[in-house]
Amino acid sequence: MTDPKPEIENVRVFIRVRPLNKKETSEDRKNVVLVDTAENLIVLNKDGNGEKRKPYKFDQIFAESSTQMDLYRVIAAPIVEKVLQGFNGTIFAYGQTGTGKTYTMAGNFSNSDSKGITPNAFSHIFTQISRSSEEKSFVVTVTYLEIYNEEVRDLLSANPNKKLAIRERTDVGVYVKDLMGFTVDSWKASPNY
Ligand SMILES: Nc1ncnc2c1ncn2[C@@H]1O[C@H](COP(=O)(O)OP(=O)(O)OP(=O)(O)O)[C@@H](O)[C@H]1O
Repeated sequence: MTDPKPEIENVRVFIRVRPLNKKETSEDRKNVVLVDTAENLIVLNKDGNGEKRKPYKFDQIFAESSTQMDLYRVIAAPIVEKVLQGFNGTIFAYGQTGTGKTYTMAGNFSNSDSKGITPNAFSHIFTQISRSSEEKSFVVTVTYLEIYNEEVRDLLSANPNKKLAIRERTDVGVYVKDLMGFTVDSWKASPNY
């Protein structure tokens, strides 16, 4: 007997194409990324040679017109729902400099249309906790670290310049020594999600 298909795959990979910025437009640069959102295919039209174009397929491609909330609903909301049920979840942004990782993950916290995955996840988590039955209890803890040039720093520490060590223990696995964790019980920004 085969296992039932999981509700969401364990690993999903998405592409977001960002619009050309003002500088790129003023330099008359052209978008070389062709997106087929129906088939979730992406093609780099670099050479302009149709025969050489190779399509790449992903779980979903977000075209440049997609909104922060379009991404949140598809990418993050199912993971946050699973986390609230007690599963682990990770959302990871990858791309070369200037491609929109910070915009997608953080965005602009003070503008509701530009809020990225992180502030929308905070709203989502605390909204769901406030609606849950009293028999359930939740503990929300936050840590915030930077890995840059293979050096780890704690961005919530009073001393964020201090380099931290990566350690491993059989009971907890890989961890960052002395990383600060704070328990939080609310999120003050207006909810978006
Ligand atoms: N989907 C988008 N819509 C509008 N503007 C965007 C979008 N994605 C990125 N931008 C803008 O493009 C610029 C570069 O984006 P961002 O800083 O998020 O890139 P990054 O991948 O985090 O770069 P780095 O690795 O250098 O930190 C920013 O000005 C950002 O506001």
